[in-house]
Amino acid sequence: MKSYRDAIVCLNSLQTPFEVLEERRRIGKKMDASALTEMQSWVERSGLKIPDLDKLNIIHVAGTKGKGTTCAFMDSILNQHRREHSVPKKIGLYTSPHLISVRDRIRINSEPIREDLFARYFFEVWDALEASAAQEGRDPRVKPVYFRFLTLMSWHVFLKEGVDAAIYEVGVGGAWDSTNVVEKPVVTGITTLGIDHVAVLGDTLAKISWHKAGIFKKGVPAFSVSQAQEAVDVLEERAAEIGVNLHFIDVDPFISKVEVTPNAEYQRGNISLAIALVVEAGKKLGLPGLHPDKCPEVFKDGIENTVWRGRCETKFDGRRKWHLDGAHTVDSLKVAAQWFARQSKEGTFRILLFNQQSRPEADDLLRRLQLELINDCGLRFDHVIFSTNVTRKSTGYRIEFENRNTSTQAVKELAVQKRFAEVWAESDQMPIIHTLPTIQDAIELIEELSEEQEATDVFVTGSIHLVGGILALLEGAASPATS
Ligand SMILES: Nc1ncnc2c1ncn2[C@@H]1O[C@H](COP(=O)(O)OP(=O)(O)OP(=O)(O)O)[C@@H](O)[C@H]1O
Ligand SMILES: [Mg+2]
Ligand SMILES: [Mg+2]
Repeated sequence: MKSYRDAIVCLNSLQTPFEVLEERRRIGKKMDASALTEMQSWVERSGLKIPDLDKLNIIHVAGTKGKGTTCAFMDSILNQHRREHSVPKKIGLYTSPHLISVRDRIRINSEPIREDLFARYFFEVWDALEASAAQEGRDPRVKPVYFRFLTLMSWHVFLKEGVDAAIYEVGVGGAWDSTNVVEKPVVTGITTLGIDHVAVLGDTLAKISWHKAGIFKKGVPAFSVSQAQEAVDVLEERAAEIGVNLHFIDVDPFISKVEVTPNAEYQRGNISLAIALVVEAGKKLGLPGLHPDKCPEVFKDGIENTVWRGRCETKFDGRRKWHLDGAHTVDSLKVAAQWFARQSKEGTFRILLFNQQSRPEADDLLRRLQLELINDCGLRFDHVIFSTNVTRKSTGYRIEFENRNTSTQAVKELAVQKRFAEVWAESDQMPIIHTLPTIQDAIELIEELSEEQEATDVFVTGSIHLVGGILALLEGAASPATS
């Protein structure tokens, strides 16, 4: 029997190496429709038919920010309904990226799938693809890349486990994302749109919105939050082209009856969208009573008990308060900075830990974060640390954190971190700045620096991988075998 660890080793081999990504960036290769046709063939080669996916009653969500959060709210509401009314029986949740374990990405009834199940389904799909390659005379080593493989596997898991409602977060974009091979979702949703992934999606809000609206399906209702006019125009145009009833929703009046965490406007948008999508999905699932007016307690408990870790998460370790948010776009870093500023009291010893290893615009993101924290929020930091996302000093990456998309050379030389140190010092010479090779080094330094301090606030942001690494080490997350 192959183990979960074996599965992760094989899965990691499907990551696109840094050199290949570099070459694509160099020649300016964008995503195109062939990504979707390719994914359709993988579905068939794995032994499924595309219309099989319709049995999952998929709620499909695209957007620049808030996808995972909105999906988590829906998952929590649906599971609350399941606990109280026994329907839907099984709820699938597919999100990305993962915070601590790859299994976080594929959940049933809110629980990440077990290691043994993961290994079993992983190799079922893996072997089916190899068998089909042998049959068709293709090279069996050619497989779908990391994210596509996991998407494919999620469908196998959910179909075999008898999931009757599934929530799907898009990976990148929408139109040509691997999750978009689904033909008949029950409803689609677009969260807040902004500028991100410009290399693959384009550099204007209009171009980006075009991709996101690619998840619209003829006759399937769509919902979105209020958006910039440029985005609204494109979404409306695409909705008309595809034949979709698109609704831009306001903050749901029900929100006034629930505690919103964090108490910020964007979160009210995420929750309102989650409510609209769940209500619409409920109609298709034969659950017309699934409405905040009819079962307010289901919605209130569902919303208030939602756990979406690594986003505006606070953790006290007995001595210091860790404020963790994996934001890595201009808008979300602003949101994260404002959240931290609300949390951190005057006179507290403050440490910032930041990394952003892969984005070309990382320096600019750091500048914008600094501006927000120092100028707009008026905060001062005693120490600023830039570390890589490598987990441990001796053993390197924890196996589920292995990342082949970034330059090993740059990581070894701390090239990005040294640049960040310069960027920060350009306009703020107050703090002591450190550059460190691993997350373990960062934690040890933070512990040492704050040992004598009465109250310490540590703000960790810029990368979900950094936040996940911190949480895994602080919590001694169980790892497969010796990772
Ligand atoms: N509607 C929003 N507008 C702006 N920022 C948001 C919004 N929702 C969440 N955020 C911020 O963005 C961060 C990421 O949130 P979330 O995981 O929901 O986004 P995502 O769309 O799944 O992102 P990713 O591209 O990482 O998958 C959160 O930590 C939060 O600070
Ligand atoms: Mg993203
Ligand atoms: Mg996400």
